[in-house]
Amino acid sequence: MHAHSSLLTEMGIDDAEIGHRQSFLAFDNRDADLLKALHDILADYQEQLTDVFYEHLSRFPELRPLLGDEAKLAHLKRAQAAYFSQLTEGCYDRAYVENRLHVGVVHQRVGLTPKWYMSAYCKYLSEVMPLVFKHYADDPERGLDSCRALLKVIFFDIGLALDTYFHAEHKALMLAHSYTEQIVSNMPIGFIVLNGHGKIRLVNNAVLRMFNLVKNEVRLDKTLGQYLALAALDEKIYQVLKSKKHCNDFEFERADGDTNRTYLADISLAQMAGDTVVLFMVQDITLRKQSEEEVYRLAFYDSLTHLPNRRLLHERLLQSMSINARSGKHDALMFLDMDNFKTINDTHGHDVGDLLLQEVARRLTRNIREGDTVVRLGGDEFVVVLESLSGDLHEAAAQSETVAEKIRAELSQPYLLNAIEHHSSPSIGVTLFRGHQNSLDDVLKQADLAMYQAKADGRNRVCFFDPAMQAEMENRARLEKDLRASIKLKQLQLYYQMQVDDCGRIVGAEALIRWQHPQRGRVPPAQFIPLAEEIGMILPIGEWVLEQACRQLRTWESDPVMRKIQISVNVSPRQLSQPYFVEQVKNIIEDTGIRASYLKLELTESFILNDVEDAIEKMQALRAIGINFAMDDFGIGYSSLSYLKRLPLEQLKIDQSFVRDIAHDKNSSVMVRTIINIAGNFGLKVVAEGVETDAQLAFLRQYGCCIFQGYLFGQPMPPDEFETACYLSCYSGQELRLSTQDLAYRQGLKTN
Ligand SMILES: Nc1nc2c(ncn2[C@@H]2O[C@H](COP(=O)(O)O[C@H]3[C@@H](O)[C@H](n4cnc5c(=O)[nH]c(N)nc54)O[C@@H]3COP(=O)(O)O)[C@@H](O)[C@H]2O)c(=O)[nH]1
Repeated sequence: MHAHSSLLTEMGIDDAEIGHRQSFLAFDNRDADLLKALHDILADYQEQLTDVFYEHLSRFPELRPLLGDEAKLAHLKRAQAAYFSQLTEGCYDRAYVENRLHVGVVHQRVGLTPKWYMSAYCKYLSEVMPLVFKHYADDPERGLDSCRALLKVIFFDIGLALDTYFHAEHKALMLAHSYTEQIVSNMPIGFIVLNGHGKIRLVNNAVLRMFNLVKNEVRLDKTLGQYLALAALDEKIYQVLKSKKHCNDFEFERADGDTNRTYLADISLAQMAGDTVVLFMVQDITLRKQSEEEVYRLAFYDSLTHLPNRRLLHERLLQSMSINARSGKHDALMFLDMDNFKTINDTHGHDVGDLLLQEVARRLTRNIREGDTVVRLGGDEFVVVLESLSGDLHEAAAQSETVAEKIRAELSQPYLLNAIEHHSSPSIGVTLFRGHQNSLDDVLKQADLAMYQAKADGRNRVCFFDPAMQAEMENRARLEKDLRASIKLKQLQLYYQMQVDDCGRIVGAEALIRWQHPQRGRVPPAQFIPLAEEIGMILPIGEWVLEQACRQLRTWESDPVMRKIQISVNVSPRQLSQPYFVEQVKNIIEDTGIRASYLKLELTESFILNDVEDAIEKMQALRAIGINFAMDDFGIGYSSLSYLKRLPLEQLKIDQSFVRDIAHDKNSSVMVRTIINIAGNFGLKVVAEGVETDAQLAFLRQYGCCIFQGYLFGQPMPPDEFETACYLSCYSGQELRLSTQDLAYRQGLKTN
């Protein structure tokens, strides 16, 4: 009941309104009395009336489902009989009205429409009226008045029923409206409705937030462009209105304080109450744009220098190749590498190295024209692409050389990095290209090759690509491939070059690698060892050499002559700088079971200088198990007496370049004498390598050198030949000058 009271309130029906309605119908107490009188008369017919009424309803197929099964029909009939009965109860107060409204609400809910109401009342009247007239046959006046009273109450009911329907419909509409309004106002996307002239009719909250507008200030007589001070918006809206074409990708920007924000709009047309309206939906895509830009930046730019990266270079090169294919002009690609960049990283740390790279990027960018491109490939490698040079090859070469020289000079100026003055320079390789004559990779490779040439020519220079250079690099690539396969294919051999003492006795041997290739023949170590160093192959090769030498020592251990021989093995700087080097050597010694004191490792000064402390630590660890060390090529590096004192060395090796010139170059002879003196002062043995003549030998002997290595005694030779030489030396007891006959003699000893 309470719900219907609130319905009464909602519909504005109070006692006064009930009174009004009844007085409009001229319904008075006499009518109520007449109806009361009818109530008794009709009481006997109620059941019959209800049956007739439902029989009538059941003829309409659309109503049949509402009548339900027998039980439901019986319930409906009882309710209907009560309803009809109330019509003539004579009390039409607030309770009556509430009851009618309740019936109306139920009917509206089950889907009974007002037309059904009309027919129901009509049926009722057409059944009741004859009964009334029949009853008042002798008082037709009273019969007519009774019918009038019945009509009045029925119209009163109809009015209430219709109002219930209207109210429910209105409420539903209002609900839908507020629902839509709430959705529109609160949707996260900006929604604007404009009329056919582009004037604002509605904006939602998202729009207000998006453009910092205040709701009251949005006047409906302006266009969106006027509001947002963006004429382009009105132009676009006008275009859509004119073309009637939906636009779903209109992007525009608007300043918001110091930042520019980006928006994406969807503009479409709709018809509303016969008018064309513009539906303008808009989103702030600034963050999306920023993340897209960030993704693009990460993908195409280098994070340290903010220069384009390799990927973007590829795109730009493809573009410029297409452009210069049409224009006939040349472009140049420069490949730059900072000389000795590793040194700055090693000496001052990576942070300072990074500062250098950033400064290089700045200097490069300063020195090119708009339209040219500077790229950081990675590490200390940069690329510069110069576009639209002359169509004439020579002129283009001259133009690019000028720029390259300018860049070289600029990058060679001192750098101030964290208050550290640093000097560096670039090596620059340049190649010219036009159209698609060469592939992109070729162009890059050519410039790279030219850059390597610039390095090989002494660094800090500009070098142009030359096809001969390419041939050389291709050879190198093939050599690299073959070298990588050499261990597996058992193409490497270890030769031994004797070291003899003052009395001509063989006291040791230097193990020297030989590469016998089926097609290339004997490849000299000077050709492949530097390559192996560069490509890291020196690590497996070095390990192989150590293993071979140790196995050889093990074999010789059981031979009374050979067991006295100490083997020197060259160890490359890269090998020694591996953290696992000590472990590796120890393992090999353990596996082969050799006497460690018969293994001597020859190191070069450059290795020691790389990291003196690390070198000392490793050498001491190996010295502790008996391994000896010799300093190779002594005198040609940065020989420093201070570290010489700290290294656990056994021997210094005088470089063959000094020995070679000993007899006729004063500096060399002074150098040799100095090294011998230093060795004496430090308690080190000294060996002279590259001894080829008696004069050299005599000189060395004169100044106190007592171990020699060189062709004068013997070339590097395979193990069996070396064994022969050792036997000869041992049995003849003579100074060694091995000849082919000597070797044949040894061979004879073996066969006899
Ligand atoms: N890391 C490794 N380096 C190695 C290994 N084997 C060799 N090498 C290095 O390769 C360079 C060239 O070596 P090679 O062609 O074997 O030359 C050596 C001798 O044959 C040569 N020599 C010796 N005596 C004379 C002579 O009287 N005259 C003359 N012209 N040359 C002579 O000197 C080279 C030995 O030099 P060094 O090692 O400095 O004692 C060379 O740098 C080798 O070191 C290896 O296994 N690992």
